[in-house]
Formats: sequence, structure tokens, C-alpha cells
Amino acid sequence: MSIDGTSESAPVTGERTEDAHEGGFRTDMMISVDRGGPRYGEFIEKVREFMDRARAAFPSEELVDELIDELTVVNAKLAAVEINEWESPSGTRIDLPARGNITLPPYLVDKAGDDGVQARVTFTRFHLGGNNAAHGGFICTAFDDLLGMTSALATGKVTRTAYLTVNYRSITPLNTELTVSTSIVRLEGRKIFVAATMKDGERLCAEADGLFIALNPGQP
Ligand SMILES: CCCCC/C=C\C/C=C\C/C=C\C/C=C\CCCC(=O)SCCNC(=O)CCNC(=O)[C@H](O)C(C)(C)COP(=O)(O)OP(=O)(O)OC[C@H]1O[C@@H](n2cnc3c(N)ncnc32)[C@H](O)[C@@H]1OP(=O)(O)O
Repeated sequence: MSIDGTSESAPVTGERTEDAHEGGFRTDMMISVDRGGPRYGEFIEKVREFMDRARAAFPSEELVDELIDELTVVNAKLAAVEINEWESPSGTRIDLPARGNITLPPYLVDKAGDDGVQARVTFTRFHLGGNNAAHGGFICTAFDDLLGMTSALATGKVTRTAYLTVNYRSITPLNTELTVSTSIVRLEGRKIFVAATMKDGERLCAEADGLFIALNPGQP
């Protein structure tokens, strides 16, 4: 670690050598259920537990020294097997919560069709905003991904968010299974207008409306 707090390690880029995908346009979503093997999901759960525990811990100086050494070893092991975004298990394992992507709050999809998606999301200590409530950015992240999935399933195309409006209606608790329901409001050419709610039982925590645009071939 340098004096300004930046890491001396090279950034993780995961650049691919041959370019099978032109920009954001991929006809093949490259989804998988076996990359990383049968225990990859367990590995992701351990990483999520680590994220929660790191957020919640008040370690001694000695423990910080120890953890740095242990994490240096773990990071070196992961650096040795780095791969591009298209072929990594993370984000493509559709059998795992949030496709095995630790960037996303963990959600389970109960129903996914061309008219909308039903999912259950649970925010944990890692997603803390304050006073035991979820951070609004993570609520947005959950909506963005599930609405992106909704748009993709409705059109069979790769889409990008043009706008996403989130209204926070009541406190969104941690460690509570919340339901997210998304729907297609209307389709207008490449424009996909979508909406979603996030509820704790019957209580509305947050709602969203968004516009996604189906990308043209070659569009990044
Ligand atoms: C268990 C089962 C599971 C099954 C799962 C299976 C498969 C998985 C499926 C899917 C994957 C799942 C999830 C999806 C993953 C991630 C979701 C997150 C997505 C993102 O997080 S993505 C990052 C944030 N996003 C950006 O980084 C976009 C930056 N931006 C741009 O790249 C351009 O801006 C773009 C492309 C948006 C538009 O550009 P463009 O050149 O293509 O089109 P153009 O500008 O012509 O707009 C066309 C028409 O939209 C109107 N329009 C445009 N923008 C508007 C706005 N803001 N407000 C109102 N109207 C708007 C225009 O007014 C025009 O309207 P009109 O045609 O009527 O004139």
C-alpha cells in the first residue's frame, strides 16, 4: 500500500484477447450453470459473508496485520485465474442468487417472463445505509438489474438503462426477505418503459420506473 492509500497491485481488468462481442451487442448471453464447479455458489456465499463481517468488524491492530497477510495470499490466488467479464462465472451463473455476482444484492428469481419478474432480495450488513436500513444505492442497484433482466426478457435483446427513477417510500430493512415485482409498462420501438416495487410484506419500501433502450448491433 502506498502512502496515499492506493494499492500497488495492478488493477483487475479482465481484458479478453479475442473480441467475440462487438460492444454491448451479444446475441448469446453466455449464461451458464456450471462455470466454477458445483461449489462456486458456496464460494460466493463465503465472499458475501466476508463482506458483511468486514463491514461489521472492529479488529485489533494485530488482527488487521494478520488479515492483510491472509488476504494477500487469497488475492494472489484469484489474480492467477483472472478472466474477462464474458466468461467469468460471476454474473453468468443463472442458477445462483443474483447470477453469482457479488456486486448485486443477493436476490432469488421466483418468476421470470416476458411480462415481468418476481424476485426476493435480502439486504445484509454490507448493504447498510444507516440505522439498520439499506443504503439507497443498493436499492437502486437491485431495481436496475431486475429491470434490465425484465427488459432483456421482454425483447430478447441487450438493453441499457436510459433513466431510472427510484422513490423511497418507507424504511427498507436489513436481513429481511423483500419482494420485488417488475412489469413492462409499454414497448415503443427500442424503448422499454418499466416499473417495479419493493415490499416488506404488504408495506411498500421503494418503487421505481425506468426506461431501457434495446441496443443496436455494434452499440457499446
Ligand atoms: C431464473 C431466470 C433468470 C433468467 C436470466 C436470463 C438472462 C439474463 C438476462 C439479462 C441480463 C440481466 C440483467 C441485466 C443486467 C444489467 C442491468 C443494468 C443495466 C445498466 O445498468 S446499463 C448502465 C447504465 N446506462 C448507461 O450507461 C447508458 C448510457 N447511455 C447510452 O448508452 C445511450 O444514451 C442509450 C443507449 C441509453 C440511448 O442512446 P441511443 O443512441 O441508442 O438512442 P437515442 O439517444 O437515439 O434514444 C432512443 C430513444 O430513447 C429516448 N431516450 C434516450 N434516453 C432517454 C432518457 N434518458 N430519457 C428519455 N428518453 C430517452 C430518445 O429520445 C429516443 O426516443 P425517440 O426514438 O422517440 O426519439
